[in-house]
Amino acid sequence: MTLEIRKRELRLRVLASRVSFPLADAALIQALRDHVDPAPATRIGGVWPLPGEPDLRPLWHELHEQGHVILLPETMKRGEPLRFRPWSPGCAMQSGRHRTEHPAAPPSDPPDLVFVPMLAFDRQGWRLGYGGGYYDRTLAALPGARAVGYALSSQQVEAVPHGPYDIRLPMIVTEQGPVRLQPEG
Ligand SMILES: Nc1nc2c(c(=O)[nH]1)N(C=O)[C@@H](CNc1ccc(C(=O)N[C@@H](CCC(=O)O)C(=O)O)cc1)CN2
Ligand SMILES: Nc1ncnc2c1ncn2[C@@H]1O[C@H](COP(=O)(O)OP(=O)(O)OP(=O)(O)O)[C@@H](O)[C@H]1O
Repeated sequence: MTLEIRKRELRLRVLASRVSFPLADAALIQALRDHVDPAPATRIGGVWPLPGEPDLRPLWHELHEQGHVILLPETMKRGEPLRFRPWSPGCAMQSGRHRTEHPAAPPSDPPDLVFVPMLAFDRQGWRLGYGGGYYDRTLAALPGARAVGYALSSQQVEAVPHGPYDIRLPMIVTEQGPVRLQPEG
């Protein structure tokens, strides 16, 4: 099977079994508060939740209140990295590609800390997303940025198929805390 087909199969499997519930989101936010020190980042890349994803919006409010600049991605054409736009509580949002939403404010400088949504992840830090390759391209273009993947622990799988463009996440946090990532064996 080709890599793309293996990824597609895993994507369908995890989407079919995905569960979301607010208590788990609250625990995930608490784990991120406890284990991710935003300093010295000033510009933080968040994400506006898609249906079924953990909703971290309370965290964006909190970090904004603490004085960080919160940026949310605009989903560009396939093949292009994400472009980040500044968000503030209550700001106007626009509908974008694939049911995503982004702030109406013009694009600005990129983030130095990026929270990365995931459909599935494994113990080695490999991540599966919706299949646009957006975060791989975005992180490749921001080599100095810190990336933190987040998901519920139920989204962990034995092994995420990966190829030359996939970027391993150096840190993954679930509602159970930071995942102890193992070096690739
Ligand atoms: N909340 C959120 N925003 C995000 C992402 C994400 O994973 N979560 N992305 C992470 O990269 C980017 C958007 N990436 C996407 C890439 C492809 C599709 C896509 O093909 N969607 C299918 C339906 C998939 C389904 O729900 O079954 C479609 O529109 O037909 C969606 C999002 C940027 N913004
Ligand atoms: N830096 C890159 N340069 C060229 N192609 C890339 C790059 N990153 C990813 N791709 C390609 O984009 C396609 C989609 O990638 P992949 O299936 O890994 O997406 P994903 O990580 O699940 O999605 P997303 O990040 O949007 O949530 C693949 O064909 C992959 O090879």
